[in-house]
Amino acid sequence: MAANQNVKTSTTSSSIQQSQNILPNIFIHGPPKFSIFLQPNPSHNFHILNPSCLPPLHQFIATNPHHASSIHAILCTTLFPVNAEVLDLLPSLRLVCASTAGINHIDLAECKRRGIHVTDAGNTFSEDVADMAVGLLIDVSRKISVADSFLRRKLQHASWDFPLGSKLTGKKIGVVGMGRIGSEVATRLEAFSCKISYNSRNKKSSISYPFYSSVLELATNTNVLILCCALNDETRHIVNKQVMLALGKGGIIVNVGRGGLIDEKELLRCLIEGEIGGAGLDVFENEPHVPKELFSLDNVVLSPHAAVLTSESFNGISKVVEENLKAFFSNKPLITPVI
Ligand SMILES: O=CC(=O)O
Repeated sequence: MAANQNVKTSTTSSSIQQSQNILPNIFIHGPPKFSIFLQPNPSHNFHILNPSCLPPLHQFIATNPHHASSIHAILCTTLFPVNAEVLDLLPSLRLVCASTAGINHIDLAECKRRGIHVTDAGNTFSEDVADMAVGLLIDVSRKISVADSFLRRKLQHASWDFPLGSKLTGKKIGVVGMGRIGSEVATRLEAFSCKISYNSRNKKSSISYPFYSSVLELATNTNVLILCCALNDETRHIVNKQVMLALGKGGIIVNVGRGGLIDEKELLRCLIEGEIGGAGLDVFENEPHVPKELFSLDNVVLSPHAAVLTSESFNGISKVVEENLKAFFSNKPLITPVI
């Protein structure tokens, strides 16, 4: 790893804070509140260019062109792509630090080709995401959100009018992606006497649950699919019409991975026509867009990509980001390297 610690000079009168030191520059590439993950600190061996003002990167470079070659690392998040076009703006970039576990917004092949290192969130969010997956499953099965809105709307206790849910205990669960999050989900559902099986790129010798080499087979043999895998060319629309039909009318899909894992148009059709029983969705195919047809379905529980939104996860990722940057600019091994 060759951390670039070139001395740089800054002559702009831009409103963006100028760097007047010899530390490598970091650009925070994300939405307005994203800077909470990386606040300036005198112990840092790097300098944050835009700690409180997060202009879009292309706009920042357009108004501060001399900074194009002063940025040595970026902190990025989902919905803020790091593709060839972005990398072209930053000829001195050495490190892309993702604040997420899913890194489908980063063009890894292009980073590799340019010798740029990439880090992710590692294991930071696995427990929270697994908790959310189980929460969504319980909610869909036992209609907790529907019950809540039923009671609030009717303002009376009238449980005989309420539709029956479906028992979770003992269900056959298919986990898609038996990585860090998938195994946390499985551990939790064992406490409900669920029978776990899984699909993954490869069968894992350390895992004793039954393995299915295709998601279609997994769906055929289970009541519930929980999607915990990464989104890439191999997994895009891994849950298609055939898989949903195989899961069947009582089947439930929970997605805490990425929206693109499911053919969302088919999912909508299957939910509306009762081809599957229900869905718990934390992610959507074209975020931040959420298909409005979902809002009127009471066999669906929706969450705005919020599985990682806990104070513990936020503290955890701040630490991981900071440690990766510190390590990189001290020529030490990265904490959560991807490439
Ligand atoms: O979605 C959140 C993540 O990938 O960390």
